Parts: sequence; C-alpha cells; structure tokens
Amino acid sequence: EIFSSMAKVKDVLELVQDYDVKVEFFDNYIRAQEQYLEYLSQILEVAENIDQLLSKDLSPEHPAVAFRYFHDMNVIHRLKNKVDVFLDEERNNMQFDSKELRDFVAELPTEEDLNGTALGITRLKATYKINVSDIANGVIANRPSRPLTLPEILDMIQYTYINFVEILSFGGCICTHEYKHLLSSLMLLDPKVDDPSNTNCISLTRTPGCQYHREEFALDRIFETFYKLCRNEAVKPIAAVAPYLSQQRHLVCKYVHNNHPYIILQPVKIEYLNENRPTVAILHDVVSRRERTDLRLHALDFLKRATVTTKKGQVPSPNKISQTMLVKNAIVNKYFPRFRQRLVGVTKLASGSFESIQVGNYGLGGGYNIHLDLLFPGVKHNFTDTTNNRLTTMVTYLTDVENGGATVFPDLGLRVRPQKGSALMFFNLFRNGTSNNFTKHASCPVLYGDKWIANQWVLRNGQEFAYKCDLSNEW
Ligand SMILES: O=C(O)CCC(=O)C(=O)O
Ligand SMILES: [Fe+2]
Repeated sequence: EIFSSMAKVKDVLELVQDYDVKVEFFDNYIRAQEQYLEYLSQILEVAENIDQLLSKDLSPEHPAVAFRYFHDMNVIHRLKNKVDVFLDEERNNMQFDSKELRDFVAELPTEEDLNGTALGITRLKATYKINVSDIANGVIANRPSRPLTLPEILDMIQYTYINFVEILSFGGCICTHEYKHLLSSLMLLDPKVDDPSNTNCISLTRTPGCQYHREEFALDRIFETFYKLCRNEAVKPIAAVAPYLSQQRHLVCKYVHNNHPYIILQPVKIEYLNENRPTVAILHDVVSRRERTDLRLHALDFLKRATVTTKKGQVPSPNKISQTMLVKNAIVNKYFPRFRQRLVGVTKLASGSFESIQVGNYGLGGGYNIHLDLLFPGVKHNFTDTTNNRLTTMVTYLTDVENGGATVFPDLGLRVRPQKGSALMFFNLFRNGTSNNFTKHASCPVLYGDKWIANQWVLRNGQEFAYKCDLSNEW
C-alpha cells in the first residue's frame, strides 16, 4: 500500500522517474522492432516480386529476365546484410526482458491505492467543504493543477461508489462519521444530495460496536467540532472544562532549563495552550533539523499501515490513514540521544519509562480520527492497578504542513498547527491515574503537504518522583 504514506507516494514517483531510462529502452526496443519489421517486409516485397516473375513463367534464359531475377535476389542479399548489421548493432534494443518490466510494475500503486486516494479526496471534501467543481477542476487548497479527465472522474465515482456499497454491506463497526465521508462521496456523484448531517441514513447504520463509541464520545457532535477545528473555525471548549478556564487567564510562554544539564545551555520555550485538566503545551524547537531528517530517513523503509482486526481478518485501520514504525529505545539511545535528552530535560520525567519513538507519515488526505492515546482506554485506573498507562504524549512535528494536518482537541476547542521541530505535549492521566477523556484528539486530514511526526509517549510507572500522584482527579 502506498497512498497512506506521502513519503511512499514520492518514492514511487521517483522510481517512475528512474524508470525513464527503461522507458527509453522500451522506446528503442519498439523502434528497433519497427525497423526490423520494415526490413522484413521489404524482403518479402522483393521475394513476392520474384514469385510474380516466376508465376509468369518468365524464363531465366532470357538475359533481361535473368538480370531481374539476379537483381532482386541481390536486393534480398543486401537487405539481409542490412538486417544482420542492424541486428548486430541493435542487439541491446532487440532484447526484451519481461522480468524487468514485471519487477517495475510490481512497485507501482495498485487499485487499492487508487481507491484509497479517491476516498482520501472525499474525506478532504467533507472536512474542508471543498466544492465538487473545484475537485473536478483539479483545484485543492487554492492550488491549481490540471482538470480531471473524464476517465479520471469516472474512476473516482466508481471507487467512491464501491466504497459506499462495501461499507454498507460490511458487518463490522460503522460509525456516523464514516458515513459522512461516504455520503459526501455520493455528493461528489450528485452535488444535489443533501447535507449528510440531515440525512436519516445515519440511523440505519448504527451497530452495537458504534453505540459504544457513541456513548463514549457522542460522535455526532464531536465530529462536527473536529471538522470545524480542522477548518480553523472558532470552537468553544465544552461546558465540563469551562470551570477550569477561568484559571487560564495567565497562560504563559516561558523559557525553561530546569537546571538540567541537557538543556541548560539551550533552554526550551514552552507555550501553554491549556494550563490544567489537561495540561497542553507546545515545546518549541526541541527537535533539530538533523534529527528530523535522520528520523525520517531511518523510518522510511520500515513504515507500515496500522491494521485492525475485523470479521474479515486484519484490515487497514479506517481511522488512521498513515504509516508508522517504531524506533526502538536502543536505536534512540545510539543515534538520537539528544532528541530524548531534551524531552527529559524539559519535562523532568524519568527517562526509564520513555517508550520507543513512533515515527509516522500521513498519506493522501491522511489523518487520524478522534482517539485517546491510552494503551488501556476503557480501564479505570487506580494505584492498585498493575496496568501501566501512557501518562504523557509528546507529538513532535518533523515537517511543516502547508495546509491541513492540524492536531485538534474537540473538547478543548484547541487546534495546533504542525510546526517542524516543535512538540505538542499533553497529560493523558489525572493525578490519581484515571484517564482524562478531555485529552481526546485527532489529526485533521492533510490537505496539502507531507506530514511527518515522531511520537514520544511516557508511561506512568516510574514517574512516581517526577510526577506526584495523589487521590484526586486533578491533573
Ligand atoms: O498526528 C497528529 O497530529 C496526532 C497523532 C496522534 O494523535 C497519535 O499518533 O496518537
Ligand atoms: Fe494520539
């Protein structure tokens, strides 16, 4: 699968570009074949000439006739010599290695990629309210390209339609927001289809699996909020967090070094976006250019699409259109020690419970639906739990994203634009170890650009001294 990682899309385009040499080869091969056939048909023509002479029973005893025979046969000779020289010179162009072609084609995007791209575009359409006519004209995020051709449009319609039918007949969990994407695909087919939020199709689609999510997150409302935030429309925090907002008048930006040897000479600028319940902050310029490049290069060959288990077996996760890989702690310590040390220095968290780094690259229209980062989402924690959940998330941005791809917190009404080198940090757990569900967050689909992140999660166990726990559900 290629479409779910922009880096791989770029890779395949490079491959095709490299294959220009091969394209030139095919070109030469075809031209050589044409030339060869041309010689053969000339030989045939002369041979037919001789045949005609023979059929007219013209005797070679006639000198003029003999001359013509000899002349024509000589032409054949000359042509044959030409063919020999030609075959000699064009040997390379006459040999066709179909294995090479097969290997090349095996690297190219498949139908699944085309399908994923069509769905990605409808996702962008739903999230960013893009006009159907803009899509048809090849304009996305005010960026012109060439208009789609009729076969391209027909393909897009076909794939979005297939997706629609497939998901309708799919036995697993289908949630309202997925229908919105699909219904907006139908809007692509027919712009007159009503706004998806007004359609009663949605009630047809509730499944027991969805109900669970529905209770947990009240999906309908929250997805509206999610999309609004993605479009950079103003969103108020939900009432449950409002009481804490009055405390936030003094939100600050400050430089921190914590007297920590790793950052004392290069303090980190922290910008608080939400001070409490949960604390959300941006750590500016914590990942160097070199680290950003090296992490991406290191990850590229290992990226894999996340899957989920369904009745149909393992299928790509519909909620996460990206590819990820883990950089094990041993590798982090060896090759990326300063990345880790700077995060330890600024957070004062014990480095022993830092998880392996997860590097991620989003694909075409790729994003990550609303979720909690907890390893054990449904579980209520207390200090007697043996489970060890994720206390802190740090999403470091390895690239800027030209348009879209923001990280949003629907309950908090917060939107964070990826800024290369900075890290978005938040605490997933309250002081008593229970999950703080206000931290649910999502990555908006990438509208234009190549979004790379590196996630650093820090586990709760081992932080007893660094992060004081108590019985409250304060942060
Ligand atoms: O890519 C983002 O902005 C957020 C990523 C995220 O939430 C995750 O990987 O858990
Ligand atoms: Fe997350």
